[in-house]
Amino acid sequence: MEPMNNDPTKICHVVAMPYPGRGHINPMMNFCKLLALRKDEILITFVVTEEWLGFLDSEPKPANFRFATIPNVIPSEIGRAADFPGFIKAVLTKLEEPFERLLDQLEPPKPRLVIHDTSLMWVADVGNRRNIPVASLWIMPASVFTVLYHFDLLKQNGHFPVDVSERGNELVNYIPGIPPTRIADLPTIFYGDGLKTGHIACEAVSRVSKAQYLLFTSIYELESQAIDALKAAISTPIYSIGPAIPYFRLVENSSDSQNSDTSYMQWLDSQPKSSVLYISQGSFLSVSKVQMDEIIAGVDMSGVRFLWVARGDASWIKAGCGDLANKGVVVPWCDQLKVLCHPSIGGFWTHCGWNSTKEGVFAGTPFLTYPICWDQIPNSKTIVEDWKIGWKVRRGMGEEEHLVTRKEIAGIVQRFMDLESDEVKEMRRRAKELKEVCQRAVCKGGPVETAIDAFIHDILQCRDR
Ligand SMILES: O=c1ccn([C@@H]2O[C@H](COP(=O)(O)OP(=O)(O)O[C@H]3O[C@H](CO)[C@@H](O)[C@H](O)[C@H]3O)[C@@H](O)[C@H]2O)c(=O)[nH]1
Repeated sequence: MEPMNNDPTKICHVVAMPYPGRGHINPMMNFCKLLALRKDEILITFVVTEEWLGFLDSEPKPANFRFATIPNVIPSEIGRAADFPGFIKAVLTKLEEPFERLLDQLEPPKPRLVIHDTSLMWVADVGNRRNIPVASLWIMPASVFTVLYHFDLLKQNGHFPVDVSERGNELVNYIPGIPPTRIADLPTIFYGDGLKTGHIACEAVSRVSKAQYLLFTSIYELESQAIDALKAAISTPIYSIGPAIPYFRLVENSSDSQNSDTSYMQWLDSQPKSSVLYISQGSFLSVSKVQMDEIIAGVDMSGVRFLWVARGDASWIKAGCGDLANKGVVVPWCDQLKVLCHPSIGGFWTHCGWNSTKEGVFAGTPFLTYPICWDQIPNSKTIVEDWKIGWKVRRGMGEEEHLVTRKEIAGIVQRFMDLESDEVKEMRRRAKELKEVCQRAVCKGGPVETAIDAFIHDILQCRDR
């Protein structure tokens, strides 16, 4: 980091407005911290609701990164999944006015850039009205952006609207930069319940032309075809700013990673190499109670060691898995990337949120995929079919929708964690290869740093004009 700059005229004040959800706030916060660490003349004001500040207050942050709050004008984070369309409506209609009020009240210097989650379309309008340049940050894969961007092609090819239970196996092979993909592997916004909110995602993507910069939370090398195709189609400058996971914190903490500070890390320290399955179904939506009972019983029957992140379900899992003393630990929350990078972790059971996907790839962990909705379905397909570093537990939506039984789960978990199996060895070798791609991308002077520096250069130039 450069020496602290005390000249206020040199400060480039950046206001960041994330979508209020864990999977969205984390990557935007990680990116903003990287900006602040990279250039001390950048001052970040990161805007969250008062409720979210309570969740984030203890976050370590650079001196030139600060939080600002707006009132709790949207439904609480706790239980928001109960009415997802209602939550989205509130996020799109209730936040703009307090955000504008906050902008009016912010201490100088005047903001020079607003970074917003692409889904918060109204932020771009605020920036445009106030003549503040806008950077749109897309926090799902670039490939998902591409599919939404080319939504019209689905219509033209008779693939929207579609009954996925009948035509889920038909191939979509005409979207630039996207390998042939079954309809059932598209983001769920094109069918079923997803239709209630899908049009909003398509609209958000179509309005990206209002932004002066478009940022992908991707490693270019992992999504090069989709990103290149978008660069050819969109005139807004595009930057692949890397995985936006907290890898920079791993380096900071490397001295304490040996003497682990929490009981679950101590437990991991005492387990054999690659023997533990890390299980996390994400921060927000859950599977049905019946299915959850099968998962708990199946993991228990497998006899495999596990570290399980369970929000409300901890006592349920503990009861279902009997005596945990030797085989597992259940925690309400953990430092996920640090856990995934622990040598005792041998696999990652995930719902395939984009952040979890990138964290698992970065750590070189093979995956068992159990996607629930949205981009998680194509992410599962990418992990299993394109990268070949995982197996599907839940096969997908539409015609393959069925309860996965405890017996099936026990079998797949056992086979997946069998380090002697040739198939598993090959999958682990591939996972290690992709880990190296990621680590090369984020190393000093690598493509991620270069892309972030290019973005910083461009926003500072714009300021200087
Ligand atoms: O014990 C835990 C569990 C999770 N996490 C973190 O929480 C985040 C979870 O993000 P993600 O894996 O993307 O899951 P969701 O929160 O479910 O993400 C939502 O947002 C993502 C980005 O748009 C989408 O890809 C997902 O489909 C959507 O559900 C990650 O950074 C994890 O490291 C922890 O730190 N500790």
